[in-house]
Amino acid sequence: MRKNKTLTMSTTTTAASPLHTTHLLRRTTFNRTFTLLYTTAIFTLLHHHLLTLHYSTTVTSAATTTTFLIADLILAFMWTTTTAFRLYPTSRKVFPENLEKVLEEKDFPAIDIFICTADPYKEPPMNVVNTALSLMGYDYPPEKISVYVSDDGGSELTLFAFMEAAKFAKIWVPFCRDNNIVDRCPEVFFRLNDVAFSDGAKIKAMYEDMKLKVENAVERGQISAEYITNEDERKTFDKWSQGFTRHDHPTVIQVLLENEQENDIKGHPMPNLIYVSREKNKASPHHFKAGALNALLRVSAVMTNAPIVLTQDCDMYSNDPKTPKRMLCFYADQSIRYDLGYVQFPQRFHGINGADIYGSEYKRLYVINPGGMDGLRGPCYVGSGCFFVRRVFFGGPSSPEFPKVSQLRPDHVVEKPIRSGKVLALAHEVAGSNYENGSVWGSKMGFRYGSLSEDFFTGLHQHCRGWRSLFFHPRRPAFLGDLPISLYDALNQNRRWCIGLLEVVFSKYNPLTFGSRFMGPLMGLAYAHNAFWPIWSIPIIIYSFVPQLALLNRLSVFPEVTSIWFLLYVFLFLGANIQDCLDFMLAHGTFQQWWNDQRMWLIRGLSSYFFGFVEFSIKRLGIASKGFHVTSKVVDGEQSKRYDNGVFEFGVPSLMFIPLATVAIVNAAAIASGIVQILMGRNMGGLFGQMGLACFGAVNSWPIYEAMVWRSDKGKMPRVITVISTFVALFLCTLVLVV
Ligand SMILES: O=c1ccn([C@@H]2O[C@H](COP(=O)(O)OP(=O)(O)O[C@H]3O[C@H](CO)[C@@H](O)[C@H](O)[C@H]3O)[C@@H](O)[C@H]2O)c(=O)[nH]1
Ligand SMILES: [Mn+2]
Repeated sequence: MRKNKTLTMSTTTTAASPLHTTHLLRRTTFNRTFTLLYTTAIFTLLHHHLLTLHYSTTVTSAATTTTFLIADLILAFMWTTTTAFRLYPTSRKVFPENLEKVLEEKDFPAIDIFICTADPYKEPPMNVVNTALSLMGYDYPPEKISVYVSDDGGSELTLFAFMEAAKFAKIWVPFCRDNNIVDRCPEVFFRLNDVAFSDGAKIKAMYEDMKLKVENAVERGQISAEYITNEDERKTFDKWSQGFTRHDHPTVIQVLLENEQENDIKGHPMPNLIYVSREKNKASPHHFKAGALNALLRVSAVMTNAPIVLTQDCDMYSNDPKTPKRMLCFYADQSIRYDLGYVQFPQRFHGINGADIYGSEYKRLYVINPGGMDGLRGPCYVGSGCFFVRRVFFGGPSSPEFPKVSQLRPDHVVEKPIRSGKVLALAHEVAGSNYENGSVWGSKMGFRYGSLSEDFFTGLHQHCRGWRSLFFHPRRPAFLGDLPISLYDALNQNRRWCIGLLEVVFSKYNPLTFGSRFMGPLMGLAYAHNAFWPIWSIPIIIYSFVPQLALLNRLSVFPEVTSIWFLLYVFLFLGANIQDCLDFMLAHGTFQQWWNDQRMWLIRGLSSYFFGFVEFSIKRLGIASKGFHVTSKVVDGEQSKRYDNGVFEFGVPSLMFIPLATVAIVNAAAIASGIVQILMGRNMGGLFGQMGLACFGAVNSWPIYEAMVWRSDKGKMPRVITVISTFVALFLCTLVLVV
C-alpha cells in the first residue's frame, strides 16, 4: 500500500515538476545542413586530387599531390568524426527543488568519494587536503559521505596533512553548513571572502596554523616530533620504517574519521575519511591511476560500499556544494536509471589567464564534445568529476559479473563498523599488490588497464557493454582544478594522453572496428575522434612544411587564385575554422581564446601528438617507457607571473620545441622568398595560396619568434633549440632547392 503511494506520487511529480529536462540546441538544423554541404565539398576536393594525380606528368607533381591527398584524407576523416558531436548537441537542466517530492533525505544513496594523489612534491598535500575538505563539506547528509584518499606517493607527509585535516574538518564542515558557504574549499574561501562574520577569523587562524604545519613538514621532508600529539599517531608513522619507499611498501589504511564515532563541534555526524596507500613492490605492476582506483573500489566496498562512486583528481576541488543533489536528479529518475552508468560533470579550471594561451581549458574535449555525445549514448569518462553507479564496474546492465568474494559485490550490505578488526583486515588484503593476480580486475572488472588514458578506456568499455552515460554542465562549475602553466608541462600532459589513446586504438577495443558495433556508428566516430587525435600531426606537419618549401622553390602546389578550385580550398579552410570558432564562442569562449586554442592545436600537431606517436611506437617495440608522468601542480612565482601576462613559457630544452621553431623559421623564409619573387615582378597567382598559408603559419608562430629572438627572461627559447632548429630549417630549404 505504502509502496503504491510513493509510486503514484513519483509519477505525478515527474510529469508536473520534473527532476530534469533535456533539449537539442537551436544550432542542430544548421549543423546538419552544414554537414551535408561540407561533406560534398570534401568529396569534390578528393575527386580533384585523384584527377590531378591521374594526369600528373612529373614525379614531383605526383609526389606533392599524393602528399596532399594523404593530408586531406586524414583531415577529412577527423572532420567526419566531429559530425558525431554536431548532429545531436544536447543540453540539460535539473530541478533539485523537486527532489524532495520523490526521495526523502534519509533515502538518499550513500556516496564514496575517491581522491587520487601520487606525489607530495608535485601535488602539495595542502592542496589535496583542500580538495578533500571541499568535498566533505557537500550539502548532503554527512553520514552518507565517505572520502577515500588514495596515496600512490606512499607519503607520511600526505597522511600527516590528512590527520590535521580530520581535526580541522570538525570545525570547517559545520561552519560551512551553518553559514551557507558556497566556496567550501578553505583556501579559496579565505582568499575570496571577508571573514569578519561569525567565527570566521578564528577559523581562518586555525586554517593558517594547519597550513603552516603541513607546509613546514613538506619542506623539511619529515614530521617534527612536536607535531605528533599522541601514541596512536606515533604508531601510525612508525609504519614508515626503514625500507619503506614509495615503490616498495606494505598497505597503509588509516581511518581518520568514522561517522558513527565522531561528531563535529556542533554535534552532527562527520563524513568518513579514510587514507589508503595500497601495497607496492617492484615485482607487481601497479597500473598507475587505474590500479589505485581499483584498489579503492575494493577497499571502499569492504568498508562502506556506497552505490555511488565519485572519482576526483587531487587538484579538483568542489566549487558547488549542491553538486550531489544535482546528480541525484538523474539518479533518482527511475525511467533512466536502468542503464545509467555515470554522470559526468565537465572538468573546469581556475587560474586560466584571460586568453588561455595554452588552450588548457580544452573546451572542445571537456565541454562542447560531451554535450554532443550526450545526445547519443553519453559522454566519455574524463577521469574526474564523474559520479558512477557502482554497479557499472561489474558487467553490463543486464549481464552482471560479480566478484567471487561476497564483500566486494556491489549489492553487499556492510554491517560492521569500518574500524572493526575484520573489516580492516579484509581491506588490507584487497589493497595488496598481489590481490589482482589471475583475476579479471582491470580487464573485465573495475577501471581498465592497458592505457595511460585509463579514463577514456574505461568509459569506452562501459559504453560497449551497453551502459549509457550523461553529461551535465551547470552554470556554476561543479569542480575546479589546476592546469599546467608552462608550455612544456602542457605538451607533456598531452603527449601522455596521446600514448594512452593510441593504446586504445591498437587494442581490441578500437572505437571504429569494435566500438561502433556495440555503441552504434556515431558513438564509434565520437570515440574515434579522441582516440585518433595523434594522427592530426600528419596533416599539420605536411601543411606546415610542404607548401612553404615549395614556395621557396617557386613551385605552385595549390590552384590559381582565379580558378574555381581555389574557392573550394577557401571554403574548406574557412568553413571548418568558422564553424569551429562559432562552436567555441557559443560555449562562452572569446575570439582570442579560440585563436589561441587553434594555435595550440597546431603546436600539439607539431610536437605532442607527433612525439606521443613516436613514444607509443617505441613502447610497442618493447623499449623503455616513462609511464604515467604526473603533471606538476606546484607554482613557481616568476613563471606564474609570465603566465598571467600571457607570455609563452619555453625555458627547458625539450626536443618537442624543435619542430615548432623549425616551422617558424621555414614559414618566415617562405614569406621572404615570396616577397622577393613579387618584387622581381613574378606573377603570384599560382603561389597566392602558399603565401597565405605561410603568413598564417607566421602569425601563429609569433610567440616562438619572440621567444627565439628578443626575449631575455628565463622562459625564452633555450639557445640550443634555436641553433638546432635553424640548422634543420636550413637543411630542409637547401634540400628542396637542390632537388
Ligand atoms: O600512478 C598514478 C598516477 C597518477 N595518479 C593520479 O591521477 C590524477 C591525474 O593525474 P595528473 O597528472 O593530474 O594528470 P592529468 O593529465 O592532469 O589528468 C587527466 O588525464 C588523466 C589520464 O591521463 C586522468 O586520469 C585524469 O583524471 C585527467 O584529469 C592525479 O590526481 C594523480 O594523483 C595516481 O593516483 N597514480
Ligand atoms: Mn590534472
